[in-house]
Parts: sequence; structure tokens; C-alpha cells
Amino acid sequence: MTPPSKKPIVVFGPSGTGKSTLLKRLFAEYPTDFGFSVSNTTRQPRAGEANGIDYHFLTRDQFLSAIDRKEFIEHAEFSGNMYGTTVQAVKDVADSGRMCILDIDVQGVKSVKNTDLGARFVFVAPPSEEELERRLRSRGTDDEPSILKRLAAAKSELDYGSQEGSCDVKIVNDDLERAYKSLVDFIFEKSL
Ligand SMILES: Nc1ncnc2c1ncn2[C@@H]1O[C@H](COP(=O)(O)OP(=O)(O)OP(=O)(O)O)[C@@H](O)[C@H]1O
Repeated sequence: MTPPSKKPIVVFGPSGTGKSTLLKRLFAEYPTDFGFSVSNTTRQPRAGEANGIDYHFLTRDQFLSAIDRKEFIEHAEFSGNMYGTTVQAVKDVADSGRMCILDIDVQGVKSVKNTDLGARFVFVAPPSEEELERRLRSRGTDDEPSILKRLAAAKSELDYGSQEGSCDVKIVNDDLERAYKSLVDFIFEKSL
């Protein structure tokens, strides 16, 4: 069985709430404690990409069969290619002695809850909806339609995160230092 400390951590919350910012800092400070699951894709390998390292490269038929067997936590199609994360890929990270961190949406969260991964869930919430919009705009990575789409999706992420039992810890990312400390405390102390 996976020791509790290696159980996957699922981080979710609205786009722009600061998940990547917090995780980037975590990986920089603890480079050997965490691992990434290897995604599956139907796209062709690029020069230098190795199967099982950069991606698990699958044919479309193999990918569709894996969907039928309910092997995916989440999957999506981008520009004609399918991409997804399997339960097994997350288990492989734990088997390598590292903690797998998943940054996924609410659909993915629900799907992880239907597995035997024993994951722990962190909901990263913005201080307010106004501040979330300010961060999305000041990030400067999205055009107006994309910002509006993210803000609309934020409402259901916030609703879900506020439901009893949806997460093990809710971290309000107001002050970054404080939020980061809460994340580290949760990951390393409560996991023992
Ligand atoms: N505590 C904070 N205070 C102020 N600004 C912050 C804070 N945390 C993150 N930000 C800023 O908010 C913006 C959004 O953060 P980030 O890109 O990490 O969000 P995200 O939740 O990972 O979004 P996505 O789901 O779209 O990847 C960035 O410009 C980041 O620098």
C-alpha cells in the first residue's frame, strides 16, 4: 500500500487563483519530493521524446479503449490529438517514492474521488471574486473571451470547493507567503 506521505495531492481552484504560483515555489524548494505523472497522448512523438518519459504515446484506438476501461482521471482533445492522465500514471509516481501533485479541475477532482488513489485535496480559493478577476487581467496571458470563460467557470469551482467534504484543506491565497506556508504545512505535516 502507498504510505500516507506519498499519497497524491490534488490541487484545485479557479483559474487565476494562484495554483501554479504556489506549486512552482513548492517544486523549487523541494525538488526531490515531488513527481509529475506522465500523460498519455495520441500525438506523434517529436524528435528526442521518449515513450514513457515525455508521454505514453498511444494510438487513437488504444486511447479510446483506455477510456472505455475507465483508466483516465481526465482526458481532453486539443487540435485533433487526445491527451489524458491515467490512474496508473499517478500510482507510478508514488511507486518511484515521490508525491504526485495534480493540478486539475472539478471534473478531475470528482474523478479522482472515484479511484483508490487515496489522494488528499487542497482547494486554493481567491480572497474575493474581484481580486480573482484582477489577477486574471494583470497576468496578461488571456484575451477577453478567455478571461470571461475562466470567470464563469470560477463560479462552479468556488461552489464546489465550498461544499462540505470537497477538500481536506481550503487555502485562501490572499498573502502569498501565508498561503504558501499553509500549503507546505498541509503537505508535510498532516501527511505523516
Ligand atoms: N497571493 C497572491 N497575491 C497576488 N497575486 C498573486 C498571488 N498569487 C498569485 N498571484 C498572481 O495571480 C496570477 C494568477 O496566478 P496563477 O497563474 O498561479 O493562477 P492559476 O490558479 O495557476 O491559474 P490557471 O488555473 O489558469 O493556471 C499571476 O499573475 C500570479 O502572479
